[in-house]
Amino acid sequence: MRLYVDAAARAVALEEDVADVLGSSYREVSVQVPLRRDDGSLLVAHGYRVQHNGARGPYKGGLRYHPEADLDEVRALASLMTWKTALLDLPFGGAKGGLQVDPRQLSEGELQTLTRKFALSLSHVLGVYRDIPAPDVNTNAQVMAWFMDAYSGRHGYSPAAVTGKPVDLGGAPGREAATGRGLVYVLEAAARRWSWDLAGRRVVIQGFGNVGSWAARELVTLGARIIAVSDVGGGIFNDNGLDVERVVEAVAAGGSVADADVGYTKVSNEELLTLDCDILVPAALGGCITAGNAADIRASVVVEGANHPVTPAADDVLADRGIRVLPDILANGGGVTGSYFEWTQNIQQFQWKEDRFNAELRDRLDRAVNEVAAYAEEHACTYRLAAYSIALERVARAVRLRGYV
Ligand SMILES: NC(=O)C1=CN([C@@H]2O[C@H](COP(=O)(O)OP(=O)(O)OC[C@H]3O[C@@H](n4cnc5c(N)ncnc54)[C@H](O)[C@@H]3O)[C@@H](O)[C@H]2O)C=CC1
Ligand SMILES: O=C(O)CCC(=O)C(=O)O
Repeated sequence: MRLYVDAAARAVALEEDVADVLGSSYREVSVQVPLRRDDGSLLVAHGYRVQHNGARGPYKGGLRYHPEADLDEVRALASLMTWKTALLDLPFGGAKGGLQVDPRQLSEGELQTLTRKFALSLSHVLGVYRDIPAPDVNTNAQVMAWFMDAYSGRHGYSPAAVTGKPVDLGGAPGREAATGRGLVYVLEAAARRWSWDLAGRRVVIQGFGNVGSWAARELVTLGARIIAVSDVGGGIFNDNGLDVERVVEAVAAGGSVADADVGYTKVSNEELLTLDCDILVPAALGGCITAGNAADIRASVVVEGANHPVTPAADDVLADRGIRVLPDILANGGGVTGSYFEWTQNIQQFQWKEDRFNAELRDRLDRAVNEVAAYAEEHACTYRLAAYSIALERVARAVRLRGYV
């Protein structure tokens, strides 16, 4: 994804010395996390925390548990967080963590032990004003609670050291839904600028975890029709619209969306991406829209719930075809914005009610959309180039002011 940054660096005429600093990570930590499994066997998981740039504030970014979470992926995602926090004008830098494991193969006890060991192996580079993890793929509020508890055992009670926690432990009411709900706030703000009505729009969502499921629920409230969703187990399609709450229930019961057996047509993840629809929301993993399938995408708007779902080659194809893309650093920025609210409230030991949280979230995301849209109009460029350019200029200013170069 370096290509997106390079294009923005050219667009804003980024000075070479700053580009040199931003072209690599500040710190990359690689740890070994051995786990004695319930059956007596030994699992040796490898974990990473990459801190890309902290010029604008403490490092911030999620923790992903996935068998393919390697250093290259975590490094790219850490840099994405630097641009995302800058675009949203949050006082954070960018980081990401990954643990190379499939949590679905672990018992709850194993998951807790592994999480605690991972937290302790990274704790020397983390902290309320140093680096604050949050949930990402295959991690959730419970994992954050164990992580925070392990960290606190070593450093003293530190709820602000981790965000996305359960509400009972200082989590912000609204944070769990914030990425998916925020994605819809971003879409609404963009749609207003395009004089585009969302009611009745046909929506396809890949990934029905935290981001995809909350985006679906929020879109339904606007009168949009969710015609297909998928997860790692496959997808379901119904042109008249899915009953989203039923799908949510099927998944909450431990199944796949493909198990929501109410007469819907089964579709593969590949087929799902090219279904005829108005809005496509990739909300699973990166790299699903490539040069190989971009010409077949039939949506008129792609909203990037996932990080890096569209490869640069595919992005060019979508732009040439006039398909609008709301880029990840804008579209899924509701999550880290919600984390910012949680962090500030933990530091001050108070809590907003969820309606206040949502109103502030909408306000910040509206502002970011309007900045990106205005920049794109002024420079006749894509929203992605506009978003990266704004972010890059902000980070570059901070790098100079901090005296990094
Ligand atoms: N959770 C958050 O606050 C944020 C998440 N994101 C990004 O959103 C995306 C989704 O994250 P979450 O919803 O948190 O994760 P999650 O773990 O809650 O859900 C992931 C979903 O994707 C599905 N999935 C996994 N592999 C798949 C595949 N190969 N094909 C189709 N579906 C697949 C899973 O079955 C699940 O439904 C990721 O790219 C993540 O980095 C971005 C910003 C914040
Ligand atoms: O909430 C956060 O701090 C980070 C969320 C995240 O990892 C992301 O936006 O990709």
